[in-house]
Amino acid sequence: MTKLRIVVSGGGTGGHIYPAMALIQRLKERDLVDEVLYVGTEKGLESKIVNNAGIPFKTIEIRGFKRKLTLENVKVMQLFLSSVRRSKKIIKEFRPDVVIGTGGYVSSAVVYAAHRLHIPTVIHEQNTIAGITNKFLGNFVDKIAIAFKEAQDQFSEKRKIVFTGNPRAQEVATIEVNDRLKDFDLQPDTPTVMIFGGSRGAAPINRTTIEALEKFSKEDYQVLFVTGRVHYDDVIKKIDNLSLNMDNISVRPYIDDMPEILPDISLIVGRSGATSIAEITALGIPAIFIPSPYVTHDHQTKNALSVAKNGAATMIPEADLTGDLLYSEVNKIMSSEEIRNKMSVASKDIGVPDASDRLIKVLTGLVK
Ligand SMILES: CC(=O)N[C@H]1[C@@H](OP(=O)(O)OP(=O)(O)OC[C@H]2O[C@@H](n3ccc(=O)[nH]c3=O)[C@H](O)[C@@H]2O)O[C@H](CO)[C@@H](O)[C@@H]1O
Repeated sequence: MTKLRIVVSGGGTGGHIYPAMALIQRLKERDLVDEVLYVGTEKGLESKIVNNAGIPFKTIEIRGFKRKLTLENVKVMQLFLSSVRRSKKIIKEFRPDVVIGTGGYVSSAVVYAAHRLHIPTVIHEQNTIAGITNKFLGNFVDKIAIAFKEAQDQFSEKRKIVFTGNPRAQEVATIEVNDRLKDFDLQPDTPTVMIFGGSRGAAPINRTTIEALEKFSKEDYQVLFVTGRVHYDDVIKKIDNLSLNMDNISVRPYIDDMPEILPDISLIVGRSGATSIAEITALGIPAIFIPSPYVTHDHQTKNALSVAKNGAATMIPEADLTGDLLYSEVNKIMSSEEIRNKMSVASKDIGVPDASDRLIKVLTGLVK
């Protein structure tokens, strides 16, 4: 197979960036890359993640449109047009065989510019409900890769759609279990619940977890509580005031190497971001989802329902969330290995552990 020159763009939150990184990693593992260039924004999370991984990174300046009609959108439109010009320049210099966007507004300019330059283009939509960027780009690109069957309804040109799953699924599925719990001051062989609110943390999940901590501290399972970087100091202060025995509880701001710790986790409690779901189902980890009500078209509820409908997860609407409910839902699953096993089988059933290879097939299929 010929080696690809590929431009990748996706940004804003981990949910758009990690799938792009997983795809790049798999292309490299299979020796299918001639050269790769990631285009993102300086301010987005991607600038840290991509630079840390040592992948060539170029930036454009762009902002998201406001949903309401405001004057600010005029400025956003100007920035979009100038970032399309800058993207065209970057693309002409790099001469990619194919360009892929994984969502977030930065990818709108990059993928649109590639389309205008007649370079094959692909978007990857992680969610059940497409983001505004991918809805726009769906009209121009050659292929639309989706990770939930439900996303088909979101695009008018059905012939472009290919179900691939989310590359992050393949990344996590290939990691061996390797006793990472010790690094979090937890016992390696004790069942462990991980609680986290997506890549940026979620204040309502943190608040109710703190409320439930006293009860968790008396259980024979462990809790790994990941707060999100911006919430960490505040959470630690509140927990210190409780003076609990924290032997079976570990609190961290963020996990940098999530794929390595996931195989050691018996239950996940968290948001139903699409990339988390791909990881969880690739490994068959039982989950309790608390969808974020603050996202476009309530897409996290739809994501969660898609997993919950076959018994792989349960769901707590954020409006119902209390410390007591959180504790009792976790306890129900953690006190029964049988329930966990059933959920695990149902979860694996919908996982797509070869998602990167499926997406690579789409990319290589477009290159002459
Ligand atoms: C608030 C918001 O707009 N959320 C959206 C965002 O989610 P967001 O980026 O929060 O969520 P996802 O669940 O999709 O992905 C989170 C990613 O961050 C990783 N992670 C998380 C915490 C941590 O400590 N360490 C770590 O590495 C997870 O393993 C996962 O790879 O993009 C997703 C698209 O994919 C959407 O479905 C979400 O609705």
